[in-house]
Amino acid sequence: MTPAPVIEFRGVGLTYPGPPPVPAFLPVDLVITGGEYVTITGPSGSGKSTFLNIAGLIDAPTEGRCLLDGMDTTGLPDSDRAGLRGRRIGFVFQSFHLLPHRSALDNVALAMVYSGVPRRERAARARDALVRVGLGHRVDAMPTRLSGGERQRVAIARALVGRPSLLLCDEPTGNLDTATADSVLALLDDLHKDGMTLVVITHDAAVAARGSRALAIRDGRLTEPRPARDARPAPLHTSADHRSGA
Ligand SMILES: Nc1ncnc2c1ncn2[C@@H]1O[C@H](COP(=O)(O)OP(=O)(O)OP(=O)(O)O)[C@@H](O)[C@H]1O
Repeated sequence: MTPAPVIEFRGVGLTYPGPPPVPAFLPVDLVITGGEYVTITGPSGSGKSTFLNIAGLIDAPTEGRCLLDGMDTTGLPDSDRAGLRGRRIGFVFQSFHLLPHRSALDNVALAMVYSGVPRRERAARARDALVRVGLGHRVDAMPTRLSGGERQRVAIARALVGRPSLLLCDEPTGNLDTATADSVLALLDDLHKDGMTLVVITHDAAVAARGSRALAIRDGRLTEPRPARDARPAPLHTSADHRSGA
């Protein structure tokens, strides 16, 4: 059975209103199917965060339609978008964003407060998620007593505990030394092998090389470089292309 699309952009673009207006993400068609491990690279200011905010249902695009798990999110009220985001998308950030005075277990369990998981199940699920990321022995540790790599693992456990269909990672190894970064990337590899859909934003070519599909973004234009023999970036179909019949 062909995996179903998790993210589907149909002519999705975003222009910040300004003034002056900033066309931060140019209209594009894109399908990311279940189980893909997509990396996105691009220089500062190229539109990576804008992409992440659209895909993560944080910002609504100013044009096009954005589907998550086949559901059209266009025009949904903010509360519905937040609900979908909470249930279906896990986020991992460069700077971990853990609560410093709560244990690893609490940090993960608190992610379920608004997701409808009964209170009595939260601790067990948080523990399972921490075991999954190799931190079963550190569940009671405070983030200040954890290494950078361990903190990022807690953050990944927190992102996974709601059983999302998509993990969106923004520079997940940006604050880690090379050896620690490698162990976090190995964890992402494992999640990919288990079937998780991953989108990883990075400026690091070595990180980008880990994915199964590499996209690039420059000046708001998302492209999919061709396989090695022809390194020229190929544009993804944009709604403008459709309009011109290209
Ligand atoms: N709220 C906003 N209003 C207007 N312009 C914005 C806004 N947010 C971002 N931009 C502009 O949109 C463009 C894309 O920004 P974005 O933050 O997506 O880039 P990025 O690739 O994530 O950059 P970095 O790697 O530095 O975080 C940039 O030109 C930026 O200045």
